Amino acid sequence: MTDIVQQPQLQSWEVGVLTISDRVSRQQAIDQSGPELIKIIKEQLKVILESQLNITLKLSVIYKVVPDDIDAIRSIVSQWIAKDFRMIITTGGTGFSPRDQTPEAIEPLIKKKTPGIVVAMLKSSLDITAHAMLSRPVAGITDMSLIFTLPGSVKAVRENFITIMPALPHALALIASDQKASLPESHQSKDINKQPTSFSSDDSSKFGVSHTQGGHGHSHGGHSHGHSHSHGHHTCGGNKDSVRGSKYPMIDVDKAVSIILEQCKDIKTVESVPIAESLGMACATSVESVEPFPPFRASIKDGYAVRSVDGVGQYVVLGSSLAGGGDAHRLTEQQLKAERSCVRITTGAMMPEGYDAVVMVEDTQIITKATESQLEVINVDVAVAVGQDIRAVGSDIKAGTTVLNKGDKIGAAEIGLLATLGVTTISVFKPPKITIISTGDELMPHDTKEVKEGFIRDSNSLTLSSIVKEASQHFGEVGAQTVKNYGIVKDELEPLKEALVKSAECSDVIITSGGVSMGELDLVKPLLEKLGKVHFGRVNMKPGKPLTFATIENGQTGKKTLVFALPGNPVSTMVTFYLFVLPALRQMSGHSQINLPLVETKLGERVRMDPERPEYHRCFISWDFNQSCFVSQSTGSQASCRLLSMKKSNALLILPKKEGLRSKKEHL
Ligand SMILES: Nc1nc2c(c(=O)[nH]1)N[C@H]1C(S)=C(S)[C@@H](COP(=O)(O)OP(=O)(O)OC[C@H]3O[C@@H](n4cnc5c(N)ncnc54)[C@H](O)[C@@H]3O)O[C@H]1N2
Ligand code: MOO
Ligand SMILES: [Mg+2]
Repeated sequence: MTDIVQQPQLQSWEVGVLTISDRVSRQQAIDQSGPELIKIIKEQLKVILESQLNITLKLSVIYKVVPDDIDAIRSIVSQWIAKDFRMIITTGGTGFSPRDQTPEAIEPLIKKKTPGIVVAMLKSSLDITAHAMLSRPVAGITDMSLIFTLPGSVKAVRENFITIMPALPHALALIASDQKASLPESHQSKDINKQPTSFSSDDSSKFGVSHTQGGHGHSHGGHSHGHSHSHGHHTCGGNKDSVRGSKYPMIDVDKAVSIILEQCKDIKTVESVPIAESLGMACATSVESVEPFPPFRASIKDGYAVRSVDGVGQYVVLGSSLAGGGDAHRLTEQQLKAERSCVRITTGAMMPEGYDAVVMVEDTQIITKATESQLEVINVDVAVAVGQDIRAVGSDIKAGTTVLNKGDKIGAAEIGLLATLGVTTISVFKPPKITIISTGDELMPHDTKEVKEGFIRDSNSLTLSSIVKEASQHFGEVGAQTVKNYGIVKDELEPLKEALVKSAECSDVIITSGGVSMGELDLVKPLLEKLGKVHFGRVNMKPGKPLTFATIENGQTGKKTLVFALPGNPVSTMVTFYLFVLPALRQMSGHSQINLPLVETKLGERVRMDPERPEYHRCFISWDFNQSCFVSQSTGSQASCRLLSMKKSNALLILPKKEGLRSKKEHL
């Protein structure tokens, strides 16, 4: 049983700075670049490394100057590699002149190229000057060393190094923390199905330890100020340089959304459904009207069908044309031709041949009532124009009109239109099948009467199934068959694996909550790493930071399941659903409009901005008629466990991170 590493460790690193220059090596020039680089490393990089990797760093920088000579360069750099220098940085000799041969000297010593660093340097330099294209940087990894070349000028050295510095802690941690080395034997095998079927408590804590070493959130690096730095040697297994920072970079919300949408763009199920069951779904094809609507000339009013040319005066009423009834159809052409004849007509009824307008009943008077032998006579008091109060054939919908486009959401009106045109089934994008899984040893079913001490009721299951149904008006009617509640799963590998594997077989989307932060038993991330591909594991937002998105592909069938592993805090669960799951569900359901609407709003009161992350502050917005704008009211304390902050909330206020405010953690 290995001990779990408790405190940030003391580490000692060596970094090499090599100035490559004939003139400096012959003392014909003063080297400014090397010393500048050493200064930045000692004053800036060291601090970043310590805070991000939660370590105490004894950093020694070895500095050498050599001429522009390939052998001289190689002999120093090879020695430094052999001594496991963590970084080897050269300056000079990367230009176009004949003596510039640093790349040629270094390139053969590099085992793994790191083009990203080269691109980053070139891009940032090119943003400053086009001359940057005359630089030939190389970068790469050999054993424990990250090697890269900087230009000779001190300005370029500073610019290039500052550009790549933010990525260095993670880069150096990754080079040194070979995950496999820190995983106990039993977890080395690739295929999770060969894993031991049950983990003894000892196993799982060992698993927990390796996960912990790989997983501790460096974003809480600030906490280390509150801890005493222990200088004891490490007792844990795994390699000595295991770090406790999260291995998942924090990506921006927009980036996370685009990764998700990229993954779900080819997951669409098209089906033909009876139009009554298509509410909320998106059309998978466009729909044209075959016939015109109305199919006959129809009266818009209740009154009398007349020939407008007969104007005002007395008319004989020949019969009636009622909507769906009447006896006008029995009238002969001869009769209908009679001058000053008319037909009683109701709204929606068919206009008899030969009449070209409708007089409203209010504009007439009865002269003589109809008797056995005598037709009714009326007086038309108001003349009408040709076509008055008549809906011409196709005046609502011309034959051949595109009534619905692919991607249009089918709402009540659209269903009505389809019914009008006699369309009985419609091809739609079926909403994806969704399974919801709650994870956590502390959870009990929500209807548990007596909750044991230290336990809580599972609210996320119902919240999530309800939010899916509520949101289904945005992406399509979801019956019971499309939203399944798997229930509560313990924080144990096997049950979690079974829940994910079984759900992946029958769902397009799995939504889990809990178990994705930095706890020893937050096993969802490492499990998804084994079962599928984790596309990101942290998002720069509040709440919702540990949001994890993965895909599980079935090798045989090629079926791809999206897994949204939402944070367990009930508010984080809901907020991440709205911002990440809903757009995906809408895209998979074929909707062209997939994001929730963005509106500008005035703040109804002052709100605090978070010093670390952009915040999605729950609020209630309403239209202020005096100011003609939306005004937002906060729902109070925004703790991500406080579900009350979601009650009555109808909007998320997007608050940028407060620049300049030092994070509270640094004040520990
Ligand atoms: N050392 C660090 N700790 C934490 C970090 C971090 O960066 N470093 N992130 C914090 C943030 S931010 C969040 S959000 C939470 C998310 O943690 P998990 O996703 O692992 O969620 P759990 O730990 O399982 O639960 C969190 C919280 O929510 C309650 N919960 C969980 N499931 C349910 C449910 N179905 N119904 C109701 N309540 C639920 C659980 O009891 C916990 O109180 O991590 C922080 N930690
Ligand atoms: O990310 Mo969390 O801020 O607690 O949801
Ligand atoms: Mg947790």
